[in-house]
Amino acid sequence: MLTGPVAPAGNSRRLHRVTDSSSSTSSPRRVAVAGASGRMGHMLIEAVRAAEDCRLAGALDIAGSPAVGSDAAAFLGVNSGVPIVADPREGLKNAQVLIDFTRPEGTLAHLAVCRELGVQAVIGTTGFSEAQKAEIAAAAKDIAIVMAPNMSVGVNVTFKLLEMAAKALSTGYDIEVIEAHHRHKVDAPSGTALKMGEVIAEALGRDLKDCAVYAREGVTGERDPSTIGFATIRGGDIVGDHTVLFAGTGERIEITHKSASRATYAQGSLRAVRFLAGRQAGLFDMFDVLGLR
Ligand SMILES: NC(=O)C1=CN([C@@H]2O[C@H](COP(=O)(O)OP(=O)(O)OC[C@H]3O[C@@H](n4cnc5c(N)ncnc54)[C@H](OP(=O)(O)O)[C@@H]3O)[C@@H](O)[C@H]2O)C=CC1
Ligand SMILES: O=C(O)C1=N[C@H](C(=O)O)C[C@H](O)C1
Repeated sequence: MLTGPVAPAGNSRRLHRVTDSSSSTSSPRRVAVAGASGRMGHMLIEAVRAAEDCRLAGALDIAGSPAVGSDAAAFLGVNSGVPIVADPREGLKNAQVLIDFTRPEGTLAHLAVCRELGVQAVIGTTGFSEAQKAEIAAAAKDIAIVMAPNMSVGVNVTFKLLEMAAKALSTGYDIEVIEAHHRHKVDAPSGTALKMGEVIAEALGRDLKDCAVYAREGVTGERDPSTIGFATIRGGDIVGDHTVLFAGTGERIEITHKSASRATYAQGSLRAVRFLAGRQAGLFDMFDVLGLR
């Protein structure tokens, strides 16, 4: 949910003032990556290094991580000259924008320093509480932020398909969101599944908080037709699968997205980095970046 205090409606979200001449399109954007030794951190470092219009300018990892002190591109067998550091001020001092795929508490700690230093942020982390989302919205009063639970183009187009399907199937169809991820994922349901639920609930004029069912066990009684159910699967190396089932009488519609590689999230993050160039403040999401709003 990106509609916090700074994101009330329409164009008021889009604060386009250009204040940083170093963010012109001609010089590469200086990008720092948090969670540098994580699954997404590696993907992002590789993608930033491969992009002609970006330059790796910092790498962060949590204090105590064995990666701290090593070169950010060592996993590629390359010496990038960018060390992984634990101190956010050190890691962000040369950066114009931070890409953060870590954990909610890490992202918020990094964001406080971004705000202090005027560094923009692309946030892919999921699992934020409502209070934590409000903190991000507050930071967006001072810096420009793109935050999305899924940076892939396909998933964001899927959100649009779901909006249309939910409106067309608003009565007589039971709605269930089913997601599957790798065994290492720590939050459930996935941020993407929750966003799918929010998109559908909004299209139906409902509030997900009032109609979500996250677990069923024992004698549950019959299904309440106004609910949106969630089912979570965790196993192996599944990158990320999401299906929304609209189950009617005599037919079922399933809208599915499957990720086969994390590269799609990294490429989406770079699109967000480019989108942010020249923006002073505001909270944006991938609909803004991809022109899907
Ligand atoms: N928006 C999107 O498109 C996507 C979002 N995600 C989300 O990104 C996040 C990261 O996913 P993934 O890369 O698979 O996870 P990993 O666990 O592989 O990586 C997380 C990284 O963050 C570090 N970290 C953990 N806690 C903190 C902290 N408190 N402060 C700073 N750094 C910390 C980890 O260090 P250590 O290993 O030492 O703990 C690790 O380097 C998750 O929330 C996931 O849901 C993932 C893919 C796509
Ligand atoms: O943790 C992951 O891996 C993923 N997390 C995101 C989420 O929670 O939706 C996006 C993607 O599904 C992969």
